Amino acid sequence: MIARGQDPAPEVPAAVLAAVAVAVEIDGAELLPETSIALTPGACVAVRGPNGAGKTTLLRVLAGRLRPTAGAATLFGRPLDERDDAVRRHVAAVIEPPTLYPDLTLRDHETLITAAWSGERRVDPGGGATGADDLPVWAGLGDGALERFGIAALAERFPHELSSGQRQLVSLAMTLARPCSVLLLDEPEQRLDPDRRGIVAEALLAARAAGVAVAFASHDAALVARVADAELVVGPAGAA
Ligand SMILES: Nc1ncnc2c1ncn2[C@@H]1O[C@H](COP(=O)(O)OP(=O)(O)OP(=O)(O)O)[C@@H](O)[C@H]1O
Repeated sequence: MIARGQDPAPEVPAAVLAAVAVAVEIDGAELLPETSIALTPGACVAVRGPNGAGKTTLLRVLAGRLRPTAGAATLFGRPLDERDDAVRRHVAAVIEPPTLYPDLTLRDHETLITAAWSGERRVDPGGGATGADDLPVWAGLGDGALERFGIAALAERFPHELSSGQRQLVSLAMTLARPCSVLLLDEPEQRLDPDRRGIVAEALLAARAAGVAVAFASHDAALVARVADAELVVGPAGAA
């Protein structure tokens, strides 16, 4: 029988990065209860949950930095492994405390990042699916990163000459300076005032608009409402 008048099923974009029933347990302690997540191009998932729920642990699994003790994570359909060049090229993350070079100014940091990734930069940033062997979907902010994060006036300073909030802005700016297809951030709002949180929101929306799949853990409901289009609550059943 031929169905009449039916619209074709909407096309569901393939996940760039996915984790199915991942869980992490160390020496009998549960760091992450069973959790599943799929990140698609241009979408943004906010990872929510109380302190200690497992948000950072999930992001570490998604970045390939921590092997789950159950379940599996994949990047472009292949098992996620930090040693895989596709992870290095496509996944940008700020999860651990930022590592900045003590003897380099902020401008030096920006120059270094831009030079390191110049071979990966697309001429036509944005849009479209990619595969593990393709260039990242987004060129990143490049040498406009300091400006975009409102810290160009600090360009000649060294990391020890910054406040903790300014250091947070630098680490976010440097991560968004590089090309990527996936962006993973752990509480990007940390130590930032409301205006600076707005700058972060704009930068994440720009990445999304270019086709980057974004996931970030956050305790900031306003940031989540502005940037994310889905929420994933991690933690024991019933925690929120
Ligand atoms: N190395 C470790 N060994 C044992 N337990 C750990 C270890 N690291 C973290 N944990 C525990 O794992 C759980 C999840 O930690 P995680 O940092 O992922 O939580 P979170 O949701 O990011 O918390 P927060 O909102 O406070 O940042 C916590 O209960 C924590 O105490």
